[in-house]
Amino acid sequence: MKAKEVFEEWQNANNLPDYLKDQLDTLGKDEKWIEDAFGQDINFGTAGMRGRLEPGTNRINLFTVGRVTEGLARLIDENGEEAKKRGVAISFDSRYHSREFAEHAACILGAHGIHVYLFDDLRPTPELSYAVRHLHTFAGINITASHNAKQYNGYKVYGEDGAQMAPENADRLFAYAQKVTDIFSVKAAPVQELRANGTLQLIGEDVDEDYLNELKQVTVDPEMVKANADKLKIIYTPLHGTGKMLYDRAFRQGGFDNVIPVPSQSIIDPEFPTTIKPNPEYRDVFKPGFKLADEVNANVIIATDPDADRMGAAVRKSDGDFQVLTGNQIATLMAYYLLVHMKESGKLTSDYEIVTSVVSSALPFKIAEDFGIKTKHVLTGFKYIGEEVDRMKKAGDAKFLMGFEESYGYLFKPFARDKDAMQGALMFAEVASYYASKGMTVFDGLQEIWKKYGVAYEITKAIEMPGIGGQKKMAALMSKLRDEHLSEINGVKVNKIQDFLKKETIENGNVTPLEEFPESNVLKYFLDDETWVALRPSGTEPVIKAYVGVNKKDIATAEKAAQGYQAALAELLK
Ligand SMILES: O=P(O)(O)OC[C@H]1O[C@H](O)[C@H](O)[C@@H](O)[C@@H]1O
Repeated sequence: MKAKEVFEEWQNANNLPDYLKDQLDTLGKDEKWIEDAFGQDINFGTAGMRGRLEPGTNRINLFTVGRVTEGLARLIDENGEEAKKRGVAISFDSRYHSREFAEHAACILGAHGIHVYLFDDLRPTPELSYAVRHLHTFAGINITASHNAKQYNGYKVYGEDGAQMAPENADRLFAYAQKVTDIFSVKAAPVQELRANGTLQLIGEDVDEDYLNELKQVTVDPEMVKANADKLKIIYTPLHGTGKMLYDRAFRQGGFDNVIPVPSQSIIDPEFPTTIKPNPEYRDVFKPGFKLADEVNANVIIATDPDADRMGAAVRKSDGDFQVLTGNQIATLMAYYLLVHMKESGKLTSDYEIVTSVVSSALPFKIAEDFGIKTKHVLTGFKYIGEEVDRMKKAGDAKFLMGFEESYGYLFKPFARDKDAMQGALMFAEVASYYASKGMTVFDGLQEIWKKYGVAYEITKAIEMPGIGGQKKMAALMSKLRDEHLSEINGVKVNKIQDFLKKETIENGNVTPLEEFPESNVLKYFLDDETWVALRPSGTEPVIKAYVGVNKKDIATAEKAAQGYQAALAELLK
């Protein structure tokens, strides 16, 4: 069906809430918008589906949420009575319509007789992941658009292992969802009925307590933390979101007594009024934190995104200014600290393993190799890190030390199987304690690591290519680059190319299979000066991502080189 016809169907639908009708009237004046919002069904990407809160089949609204939930319900039906009894855990974040979508999803599942555990209020993504495992549910749903701007919302689906649903089941779910022909008549049971017959069960403090209890395992050297508690003052911001629900208890029980929240950003607010995007990658979100840190003389600022799966940090340098760290730098500091601590305390064995994505920093692996432990690369998407944890458990071939992604995601204890900003915050606070105990700043610590292992410096750039037109452009660019087999980038020789879509490695003109990864639209180049470069369309935003990682002797050279590569990539992606 053409976009215009689908649009007309929506105009004629009789159960559209007023706010959607109003948006349809205003936005529908623009033909291009109609093409984009109704020209296709919203897709399942790296982390489920995400889109603007607007009417349309290619948007996030009550009806696209309804359709996908119906897809999940049919997938569960197919798995029989036991799966229905185990049911689904549902949580939501602080965004517009999050609670409404969560309740709607609960009622659709309920109409199929599927048991639902619905959080009574907003909760972090990793707590949902934990709840799925803890309650042995068949699946989980989280209504969130993570760190996207306020105009967005989204839908993450979890499998029974607590990781975001693996492609095979996600594809089945999506296929079922697409079989829903009338998006306006997906059946939802009334809440009262589901409460009365016990199908819908509210959860909250009960799961909080258990999850908080698990968080206690994250701190590896509680004595050191305790001994240095008075040397450390931490500013914390939940960026108007779910971190607010648990941070206080999590830090306190971990022995971090001096944690001061940023008041303006501790207000749960879907407008995210103190930010443009509530993303701890951006310096901008730390501004209120910088001010407070100066007032109370604090050296570390920790930020979690609205669904508390990403964690970012800024640290004071010896000149008094704050440095906002990248996800790669944070992970490097954590990996180094963990390895030093475990070695010193005699707990380190060579079967420990660190897992990261192919577009993350190479430095933690260099450190891991120096300490004689194992490393493993996976594709972007924390679910792949979750799969490795399972592999280690089943095969018994390694012990999980940590998983991380450059996109500010970290996991240490796999009671959650998604990136966990609460775990990240606790580990980073411990790293800060460790350096405080040595009379150093965290930034001094990073310099020390660079001195020992060389400076790894990474820059990720996201180049916006919105709409269906943007998708086509990204596809064309990737396929052109794929065919071209670039022999140099920015004047430096390419030694090796990994093509994760064609699943091949190209080296000195020889093509060999690249088998250990699932198919994915990623190209990675290894250059003669130890630089790596990767390109991939994002699975969560309408952008193409260009990653550069250089290895140099000092930071000034590294920064300059990385900028040079990014400029060359910008040319290639024009
Ligand atoms: O690069 P993208 O496809 O946009 O994904 C960026 C990130 O998105 C989500 O947060 C996923 O959970 C992460 O695993 C992923 O790294």
